[in-house]
Amino acid sequence: MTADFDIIRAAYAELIVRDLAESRRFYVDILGLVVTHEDDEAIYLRAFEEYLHHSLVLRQGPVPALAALAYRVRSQAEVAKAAAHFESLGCSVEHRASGATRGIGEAVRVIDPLGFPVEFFYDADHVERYTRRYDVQGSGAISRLDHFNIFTPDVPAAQAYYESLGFRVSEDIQDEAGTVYASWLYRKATVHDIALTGGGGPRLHHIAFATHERNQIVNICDTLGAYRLSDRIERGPGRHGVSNAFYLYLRDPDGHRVEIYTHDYYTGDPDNPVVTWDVHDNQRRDWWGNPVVPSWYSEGSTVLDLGGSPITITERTETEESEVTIGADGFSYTRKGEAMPEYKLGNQV
Ligand SMILES: O=S(=O)(O)c1ccc(O)c(O)c1
Ligand SMILES: [Fe+2]
Repeated sequence: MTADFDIIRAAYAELIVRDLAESRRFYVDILGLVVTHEDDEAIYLRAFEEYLHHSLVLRQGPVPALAALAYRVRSQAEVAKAAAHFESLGCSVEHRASGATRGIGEAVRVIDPLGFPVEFFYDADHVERYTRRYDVQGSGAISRLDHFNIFTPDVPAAQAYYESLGFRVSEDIQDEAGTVYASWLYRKATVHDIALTGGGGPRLHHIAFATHERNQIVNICDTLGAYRLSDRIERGPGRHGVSNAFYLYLRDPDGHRVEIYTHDYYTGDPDNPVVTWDVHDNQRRDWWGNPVVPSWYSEGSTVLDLGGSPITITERTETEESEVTIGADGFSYTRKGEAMPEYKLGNQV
């Protein structure tokens, strides 16, 4: 059933972290996110171009996990429509009073058909927008939250669910038999607000923030080196094939994956063409052909149900991308038909 409420964009994530102070050092001291509010239980963070109260909540807890992915809808009236939609699907639905999450008005939080805790809201406190606060922006200034990426076992089914919410596909990765390994879908006019990564789920793969320039991403790497925290860098910097974005993947103190991303492309016209990549194309995930580290394919964050308990993971039944793109047996190519050289093979374990 197609939804009758209008989702605008990916808006905020709530992550459970074990040590607020250590997480604050990573997200504030190193990544430079702005603290809107902090107390003993949680820190509310925003990036420099954001004027809503937060785009990331770090909440103290015993086990690292995703507590919520939140989408902003176009009006407060849409929140009630969202609640009715998920109730009609038989999903768990929690009506949240204004202020249940600091800075957010009346909202609805559901366990969606893919097993994820997802919130829909409109009313939110406005706070100072730091767009021109060059007096406090560091060399790695982050502009805004851009997207979520989730592990889910059945990508076509998850894609159909998100299309029923009005999302459109921008790019995907398939093989010659039509198996879909990953898919990118959007509401705002960029490559994605949500990406679906085939794998055991529900698990969070990553949240992503955008910068304006590539050098800001390189500066974040230099800063991590200066703090002797280069092991926070999991993958990149590099240039994606899918999305064409310049990227960097970090792992926070609890292992949550955070992507810093810039310069994807506009998708706002009704006839925006879908780009489909061959899973054996070694430039699909890194345009320069650099291998994807194994942990990027396998590790993700547990998600919580509305009562705060971890949700059971369902394993993927179709082939895993990391299995079909091992270069050693010629399953990958830079130029179709030519065997891969020995030195740029993916997933060497
Ligand atoms: O690695 S991919 O080029 O497929 C890719 C593209 C866009 C993303 O946001 C991402 O996380 C991964
Ligand atoms: Fe991403």
